[in-house]
Amino acid sequence: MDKQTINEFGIDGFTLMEIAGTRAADFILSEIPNSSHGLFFCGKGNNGGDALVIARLLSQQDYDITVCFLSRRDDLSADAGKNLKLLQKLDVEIEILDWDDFTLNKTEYDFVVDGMLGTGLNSDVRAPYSDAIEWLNKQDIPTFALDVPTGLHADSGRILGTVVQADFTLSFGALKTGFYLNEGFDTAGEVILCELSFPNKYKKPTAYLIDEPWVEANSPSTQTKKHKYDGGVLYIVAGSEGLTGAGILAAKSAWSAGLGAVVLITPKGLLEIYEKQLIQIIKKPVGSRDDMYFKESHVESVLDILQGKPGKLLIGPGLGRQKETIHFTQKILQQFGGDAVIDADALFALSQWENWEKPEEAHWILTPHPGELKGIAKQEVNDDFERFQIASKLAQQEDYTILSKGMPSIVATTKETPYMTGYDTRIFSRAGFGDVLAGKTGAFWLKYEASELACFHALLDGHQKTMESDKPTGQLEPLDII
Ligand SMILES: NC(=O)C1=CN([C@@H]2O[C@H](COP(=O)(O)OP(=O)(O)OC[C@H]3O[C@@H](n4cnc5c(N)ncnc54)[C@H](O)[C@@H]3O)[C@@H](O)[C@H]2O)[C@H](O)CC1
Ligand SMILES: [K+]
Repeated sequence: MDKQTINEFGIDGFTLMEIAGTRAADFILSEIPNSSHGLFFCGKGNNGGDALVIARLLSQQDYDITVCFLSRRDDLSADAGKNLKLLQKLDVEIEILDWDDFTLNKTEYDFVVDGMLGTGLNSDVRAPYSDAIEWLNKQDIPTFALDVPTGLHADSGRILGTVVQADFTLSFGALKTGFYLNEGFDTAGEVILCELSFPNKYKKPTAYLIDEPWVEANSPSTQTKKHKYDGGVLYIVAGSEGLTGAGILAAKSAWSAGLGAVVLITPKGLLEIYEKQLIQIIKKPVGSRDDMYFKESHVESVLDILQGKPGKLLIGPGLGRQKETIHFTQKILQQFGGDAVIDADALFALSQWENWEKPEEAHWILTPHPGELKGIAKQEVNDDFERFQIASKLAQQEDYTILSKGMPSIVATTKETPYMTGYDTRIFSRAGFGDVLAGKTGAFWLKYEASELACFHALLDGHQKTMESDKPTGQLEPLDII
C-alpha cells in the first residue's frame, strides 16, 4: 500500500510520515498531560522518522523532548534525515543523544515512544537496540510503539530476539496480522489504527478481523426469515461409552442457540443416558441395546435418518477412536453428501483416511484444534503463523471451511483471505468447550447459509458468554457458556 500510494498514486513518503506522526501525536496528546517529559527512541529508518515527527509536534505543545538515536545520525533514511533537520530548526530546547550518552544520564521520563524498528525489521534485534529494549521494558511508564513493537514481526507475530512490551501500538495505515498471532497478542498492548491516506483500491487485506462490530455488520438480518431456522434440522452423530458428555453438550448448545429441531443419533446402548439428560431433544437410536459405540453395521440406518427432513450434520463429539467407529465415520462422510460439521473424533477419522475425497456437492466445516489440524494437514503446525498459512491453503485446495481453534481462532474458506478473531478464544481448545462450539456452529449454519458466518457467530457467542459470566475464565465449565 505504501509503495503504490507513493509511486502510483503520488503522495510521497515524507507526506505520509507527516500524517502518521500527526495521528500518533494526537493520540499521545489525549493520553499524556502536557509538560510531561517524553523519550523518543529512534532507529535509522522511517519508523525513526515517524518518531521525529511526533517529537517535533509535541515540542510545540509544551512537552519536554529527549531523542535518542540507536544508529548513527548520518545514516538515517532520507525522510527521517529531513525530519531531524526540521527538529533542529525549532526554537525550543530539544535534547538529542546517541545511545552511548543516553546510558549515562539518569533523567526521569514520563513516557517512551518506540520508533526503533517497524515493518523493516528483518533479523533478530541486535545491540544497542536490544539494550534499549531491555532498559525500556524495565521502566513502568507508558510505552507507545510506533507501527509495530520493535522486535515483533509484523506478519507472523514472532519475536525476533527480544521485543518491546507496549502499552499502545499506534499502527499506521493498516492493522498487522502479527498483532493477533503468536506473541503479538501479548506484546502490542492496545492497538490504535492511525489511518493514512492510502486509497482503498490498494487495500488488499491479508486477513479480516472478525470482531463483534464486523460480524454484526456482515451478517444478514435474520428478520427476513419467517422462522429463524427454516434451514432444517441439525442431526448430531456423537457419543460412545464414557463419552456421552460430548454429545449432550453439543446437543444442548445447538438447542440453546434457538434451534428447535435437533436430532441426536446414538447407538441404542446409550439411549437411556440421553433420555435422562436431553428431554427436549429427539433421540434416534441405531443398532442394538449392547451397541455402545458406532459401527459399520449402523451406516445404513444412520443414512436413512439423514435422508429424512432436510438439514445439516454435526459428526464427531465423543465418537471415540475404535477402529469400527473410524470406518463408520468415513463411510458416513463418503455417502452423506450433505453439509457437515466435522469435529473432534470425526476429524481423527478423516486424518486416518488415506486419499479420501470430499463428495463434490458436500460442504464441510472442519473445527480442528491445533493437534487435529496437524493430523488433517499431515504436516507440522509449529506456531500460529504456520497455522494461519496451513489452514488458509488447505481450505482453498480442499474446498471446505476450516475453523482452526486456538489463539486466535482462524476461519479459512475457499476465498483467499482468511478471517481471524481479535479476541481470546483459547477456551475452545479445552475439553467440553469444543463440543459447545461445534453445536453452535451447526446451529448457526442453519441460521446463516454461509459457512463462515456460522463460524463467526459460534465463536462470538462463546466469547460473549465468557465475558458475561461472573466466573473467572479459568473456572468456567462448558455449561456456563452454553
Ligand atoms: N513507507 C511509508 O510510506 C511509510 C512508512 N512508515 C513507517 O516506516 C516504517 C518502515 O520503515 P523502514 O525504513 O522500511 O524500516 P524500519 O524503520 O522499520 O527499519 C529501519 C531499518 O533498520 C534496519 N534493521 C532491520 N532489522 C534490524 C535489526 N534487527 N536490527 C537493527 N536494524 C535493523 C533495516 O535496515 C531497516 O531498513 C513503518 O514501520 C512505519 O513506521 C510511516 O509510518 C507511514 C508511511
Ligand atoms: K517500533
